[in-house]
Amino acid sequence: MTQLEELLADWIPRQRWFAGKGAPIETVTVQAEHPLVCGDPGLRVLVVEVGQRDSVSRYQVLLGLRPAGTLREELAHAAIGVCRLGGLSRTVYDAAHDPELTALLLDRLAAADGVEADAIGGPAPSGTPAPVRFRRLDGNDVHAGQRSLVLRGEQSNTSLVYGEDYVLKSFRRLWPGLNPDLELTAALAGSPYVARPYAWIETDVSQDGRPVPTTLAMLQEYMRSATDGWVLAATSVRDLYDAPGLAPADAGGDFAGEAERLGAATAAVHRALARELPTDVLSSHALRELARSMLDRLRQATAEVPELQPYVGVLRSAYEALAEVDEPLPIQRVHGDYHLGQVVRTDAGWVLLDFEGEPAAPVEERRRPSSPLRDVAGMLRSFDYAARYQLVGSSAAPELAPAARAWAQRNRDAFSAGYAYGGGVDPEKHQTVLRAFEYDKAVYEVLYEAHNRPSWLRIPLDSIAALAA
Ligand SMILES: Nc1ncnc2c1ncn2[C@@H]1O[C@H](COP(=O)(O)OP(=O)(O)O)[C@@H](O)[C@H]1O
Ligand SMILES: O=P(O)(O)O[C@H]1O[C@H](CO)[C@@H](O[C@H]2O[C@H](CO)[C@@H](O)[C@H](O)[C@H]2O)[C@H](O)[C@H]1O
Repeated sequence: MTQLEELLADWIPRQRWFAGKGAPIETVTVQAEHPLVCGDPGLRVLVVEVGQRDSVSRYQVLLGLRPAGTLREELAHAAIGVCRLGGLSRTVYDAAHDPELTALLLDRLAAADGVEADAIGGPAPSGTPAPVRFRRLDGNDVHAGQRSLVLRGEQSNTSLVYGEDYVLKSFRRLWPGLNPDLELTAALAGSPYVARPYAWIETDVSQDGRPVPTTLAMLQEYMRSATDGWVLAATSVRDLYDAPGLAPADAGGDFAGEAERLGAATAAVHRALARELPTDVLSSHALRELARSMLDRLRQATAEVPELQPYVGVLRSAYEALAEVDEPLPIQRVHGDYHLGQVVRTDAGWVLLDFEGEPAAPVEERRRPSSPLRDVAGMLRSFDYAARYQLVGSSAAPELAPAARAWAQRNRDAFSAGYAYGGGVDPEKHQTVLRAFEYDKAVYEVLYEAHNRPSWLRIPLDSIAALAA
């Protein structure tokens, strides 16, 4: 490994967005290095391959460079290290945190020629395509010259907010090809339930020796009046816990009205996705395959988290019941990783974000049509999370557990009612399918928490225990 690769091997596993936390890093290779600014400070886009056990994954790093020892104090937290590059000793750092450098990304997007939406996912422009291409959707002017701030919070990617207008979401884990977040956001452009897409950045990533145009980042409208759905739900739960003995409807801060509106917004987005993108019906063979993939996930999770063992029988029966469903199961493009942190409430209503699907799954899998009930199940799980997470490690957990259950039930019911009322299928009438998706999501969460937030592992484990009771 080069000196830079050694530094990256030490830095990458400490990043929130690193998806391979379950196993040590064995190799780090800079697969591509594209200079965007040559000078001081310098800016490069790196595509970095990380080898772990028998898997290799790719990540994007926006690398800032300054002469060694000149990194300003406020950027110290972004430092990756000091190494020799081009014969000079340089401090290299995560340029996402340096507004002097990130301003250039917005400027380049603003200056790009407008293209039609069908250029998204299409081949690179003819001629000699630039290694990093800045592309703007026609009719969407972008105002340059704004400084960015990194959005804080639990993120699988890194989002920069420019002024009060735009969010540039820089995808960290790269899968060759079109990122589903850009694809679906663009397909839904004009919907009141998504943030308007403006532009994107792409590069060619080599796959089997072929260059594949690959999304690096997406620029979309910043919903400035937005409050995160998770934060709103958590506040409602807190209000309930502060009002011992009261029912969720009477405690103040009741969330059920919002949950119902969220259900209706979700149904509207599903209907729009079904209009804009291909739909199908799952064959009985494909249904069995789906059940088998759930079982595979369960096996993997049980091997890593043996506490799942007592529930394997119940979970397996739910997947077997799914495999036996004998009614046609309509499928279409869906969100794929739907939860309260993926929706924001603006003064006009709910807006859905982050159509990337499960961050750790291969992109072909994430782009595959699925049942919209999968998203419904994801959000139902999220109500359970919101109700339970404040009890983790709390001595008041035993007294508050009934209130947690009541809050989750009330909001799950309201969401499902809103979903049916908003034109989606009635979740109540598809319990076998819904239950299998919900179990599968909970098993996914067991793995997710084991790798990312071990102190929250009890949340999905307790939910599985309750579901299986
Ligand atoms: N366009 C936007 N407007 C307002 N807030 C946003 C926007 N995009 C993202 N956010 C905020 O950032 C958080 C993380 O964004 P998300 O797209 O889900 O990133 P990730 O894929 O990294 O998890 C969201 O929960 C939301 O609070
Ligand atoms: O938002 P991401 O695309 O990064 O999704 C991943 O991280 C989520 C946590 O940030 C995780 O969601 C789980 O925790 C949420 C609370 O933090 C909860 O609302 C969700 O229901 C629960 O699944 C998500 O699963 C993961 O893919």
